[in-house]
Amino acid sequence: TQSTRPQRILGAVQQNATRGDPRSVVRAIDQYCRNQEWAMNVGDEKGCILDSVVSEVNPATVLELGTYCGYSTVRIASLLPPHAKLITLEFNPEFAVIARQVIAWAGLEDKIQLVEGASGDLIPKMKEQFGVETFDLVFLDHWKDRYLPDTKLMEECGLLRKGSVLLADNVICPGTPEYLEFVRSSPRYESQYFKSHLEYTKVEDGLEKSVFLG
Ligand SMILES: O=C(NC/C=C/[C@H]1OC[C@H](O)[C@@H]1O)c1cc([N+](=O)[O-])cc(O)c1O
Ligand SMILES: [Mg+2]
Repeated sequence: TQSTRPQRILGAVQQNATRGDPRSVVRAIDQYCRNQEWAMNVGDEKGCILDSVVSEVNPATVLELGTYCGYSTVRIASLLPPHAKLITLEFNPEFAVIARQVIAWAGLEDKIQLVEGASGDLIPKMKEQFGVETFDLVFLDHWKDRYLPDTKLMEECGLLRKGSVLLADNVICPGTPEYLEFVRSSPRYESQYFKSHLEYTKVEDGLEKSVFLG
C-alpha cells in the first residue's frame, strides 16, 4: 500500500538521524524535503530565524499551533532550558501519529506534550487541563485563517502576559492578511517582520514577531 508523505518523512528521520540527537532529526528532514519531496515544515532558512527568537525569549512555556510532522516542535524544544515545557496542538490524527515518533526519535518526549484536537476547542482548556498560567512564546503555524481568532482567544483566556511573544509562520505565503493587519495596527502589539522564503523554495515568505504589550 502507498505510503503518505508524513510516513516518508519519518522514514528519512529513522534512516538518517541519530536517536537522541534533535539537530540530526532537523537536518534529516530538511535534506529529505529539499532533495526528495517538498513538505510544509518551517524549514532551514526560516528555522534559523525561529532559533534566534527562541534563544532571545528563552521561554519556560511554549505553545505551538500546528505540529504537522514535528519539525519545528523538535527545533524549538532542542533550544529550551531544562524544565521548560512545549505544548503543541495538532488537529490531524495522521500527522500526530508521525509527529509523536519524530519527537521520540529526537528524545524530547519529556519537554513536549502533543495534544490532538482543534485549537479553538483546546485553547480555552489550557489552564485547567494542562496547568498553564501564561505562554512566554507562541509559534503559529496551523490553518492560516485560525491565526487571528486563536490570538484573540488566547487574549480572552488570559494566556498572554505583558511581553509574551507571538511568532507567526507564512504571513506572506500562503498568507495571513487579517492576522497581519491586526497585529500591525493594534496598540497592544509591537510587531516586526522577518523577511525570508517559503521553505525549500525561492518564493518570498516571512515570520512576523509580535510582542503582546498587555
Ligand atoms: O497550511 C499550512 N500549514 C497549516 C497546516 C494545516 C494542517 O495541519 C493542521 C491541520 O491538521 C491541517 O491539516 C502551510 C502551507 C504552506 N504552503 O506552502 O502551502 C506552507 C506552510 O509553511 C504551512 O504551514
Ligand atoms: Mg508554515
